Amino acid sequence: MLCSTDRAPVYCIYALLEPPFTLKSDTLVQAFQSSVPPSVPDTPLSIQPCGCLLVLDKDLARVLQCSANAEQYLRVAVDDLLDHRPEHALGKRLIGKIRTELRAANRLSGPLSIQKVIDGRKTRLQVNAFQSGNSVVVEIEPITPLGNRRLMGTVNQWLTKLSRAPTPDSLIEILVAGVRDITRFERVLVFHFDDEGHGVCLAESLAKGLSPVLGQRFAASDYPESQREKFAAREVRSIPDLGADGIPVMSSATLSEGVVREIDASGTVLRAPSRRQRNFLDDFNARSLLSVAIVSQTGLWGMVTCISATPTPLPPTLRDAARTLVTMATQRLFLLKARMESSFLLQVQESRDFLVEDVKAGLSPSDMLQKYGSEWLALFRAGGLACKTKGEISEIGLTPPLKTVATLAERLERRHGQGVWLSSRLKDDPVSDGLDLNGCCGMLAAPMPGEDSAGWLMFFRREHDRTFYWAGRPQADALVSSPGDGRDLRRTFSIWQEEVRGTSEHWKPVERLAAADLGEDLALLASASEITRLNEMLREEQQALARANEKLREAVSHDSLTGIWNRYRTEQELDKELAKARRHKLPFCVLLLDIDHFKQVNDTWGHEAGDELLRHIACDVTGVLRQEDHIGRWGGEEFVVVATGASRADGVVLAERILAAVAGVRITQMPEGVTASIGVATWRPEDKRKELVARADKAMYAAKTGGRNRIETDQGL
Ligand SMILES: Nc1nc2c(ncn2[C@@H]2O[C@H](COP(=O)(O)OP(=O)(O)OP(=O)(O)O)[C@@H](O)[C@H]2O)c(=O)[nH]1
Repeated sequence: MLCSTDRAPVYCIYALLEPPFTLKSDTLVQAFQSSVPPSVPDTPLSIQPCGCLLVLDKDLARVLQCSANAEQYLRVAVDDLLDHRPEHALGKRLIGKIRTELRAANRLSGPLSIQKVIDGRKTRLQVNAFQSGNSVVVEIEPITPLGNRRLMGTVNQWLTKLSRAPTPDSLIEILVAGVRDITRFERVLVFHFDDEGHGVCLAESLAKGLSPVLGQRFAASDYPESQREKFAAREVRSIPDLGADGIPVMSSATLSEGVVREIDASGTVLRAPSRRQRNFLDDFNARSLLSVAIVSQTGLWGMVTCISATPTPLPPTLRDAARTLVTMATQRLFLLKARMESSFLLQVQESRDFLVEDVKAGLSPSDMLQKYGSEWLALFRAGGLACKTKGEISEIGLTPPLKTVATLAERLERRHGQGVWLSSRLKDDPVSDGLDLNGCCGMLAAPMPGEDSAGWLMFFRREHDRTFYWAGRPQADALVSSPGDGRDLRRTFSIWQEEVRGTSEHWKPVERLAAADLGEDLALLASASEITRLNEMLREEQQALARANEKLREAVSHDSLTGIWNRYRTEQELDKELAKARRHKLPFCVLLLDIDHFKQVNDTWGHEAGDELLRHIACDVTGVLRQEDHIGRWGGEEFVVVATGASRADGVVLAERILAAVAGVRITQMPEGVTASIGVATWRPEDKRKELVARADKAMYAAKTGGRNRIETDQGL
């Protein structure tokens, strides 16, 4: 992780930077800012004494301005340079080359060189040129010999190391070491700007005895976007010796009338530091600086900044070598980061692959959260995760209360519609108005598109740690330079606290992509599980319906007290039996059984005992019937038995078995048993149900009147 270097509170910057880095104010920030000059050039323009500068007209036909030290390098007096053709100082060939290159681009593709005899010694000069408005600026610097330093070999060694760096962290560690080895600055740092422009020192190489500033942060307000853009465009700023006197740049008008013509010198490497920059570096107690921008496709990612408390001569070859390292490291850095992103996506993809299996298994999004939640939290570097589907909310880790999650989902649905929504300052967004966020500062919400309403998969992040490093130290305010001390008004640390408090770590574009995919997968899962749930419900309803039908059937044909056939069903059976008997000439009997003195049972032992007795009699009489015979409750304490294929004699035998069964029935409430009277009617071919039952009834009454507990038949009736 690139931003894993947070260590000590930022106020330590002051404490740690003892001499030679004695800070007078919030100057670390300002010192780095100093590498970007103000947009309005200081007048009169002056350059650092490590080279000379010419300003030509756009056709390269006339020298409009030159630095006062031009003669020292070009061996031509300033008077003979100004308003003359430049060829006699720079040579026809060189001017021709510059002209050709500047026709195609604003700036030379790389430095050119010429040779001059300076102080009796042949000296090579490096020439850079670029267009600035209506003129062309030419910078000339001596290429000082490096003695016995073997620069190419050293650069190659560092390039090889950079090319082998396995991670962004190790890469920038190598970079600071390499740049320091080449430039010999006392301290080399890599700063990175986050999405909001806040900076953090990610790597540092420093001379023995110096205190580190690794992990320290500074506020975006100290490095405004406009300045970052400019720096990204210019890339390199070099100030080998802050204390060196500036060399004025003059024109013939300056010489004769003292008029200074302004040119935009912001692109020159040689330009002298502005007063403001001097103040900044002075604050830092630094005498020299080199900054090289690390530029990504989207702008300034960070910078490599070298500082020393002593003048650090930096011949153009060394400056270019440092720049080469930074360029190479920049390429590799973004390659490694791209690799990390694709490996992140791969891990999310793997997790998604498992989901397919789980869809088949019918797991719900909430099951999924339980199963994969922690893995997803780690992948997305989030503290909590909630999943809101149509019917339910599930959550894992640190999330706002479920009620808040539900409201957030509703508001996102209404206001935001489809697509991923994210914020690292959730409390400042209207979507969270009046809600209890439970300390969650960042939210990445991916829709889970469904048929009628979308669900939401929401990752939550708590406050970014950096707040704790920088903020919460009110005394830090005292260290900030106060307005009116001759410098620009700086933001105070308390304002910085405001800016970071309640902010979570930013969501990366790749996390946004992955969350969108995950949301879609979970939506699929939610609908699959919804289908499973509906099917399940349907199956349960079908079963309930079947059970209800069964009950209804029972209710229609069975007696609710005894569970045997009711009168309606018994009549149906009788009709069937009559039809069968008519067709096959098969006789059968109907036995009508009435319990004797049943009223007394109720009266003596209670109605419930009467019910109990009826249930037992029905059960025990059923027990003495053949398989093909049936018993039904005719009403009250009357039962009808249909005895298939039975003659009168068979019917009587059966009736006796039944009487014995009735007599044997005992229930707990009643010490003694009961008797019954049975009338037996035998089928006759002309019989309809009514006649047959009527005869059985008459026979039963005959049994009653004959003394009860007996059997009578319909013979003779
Ligand atoms: N506990 C109970 N009693 C019932 C039920 N159906 C009818 N009875 C009672 O059965 C009694 C029948 O009485 P009666 O018709 O006078 O005849 P009995 O007392 O059995 O006398 P005999 O039939 O003449 O021997 C009535 O008191 C009814 O209330 C029932 O489902 N449960």
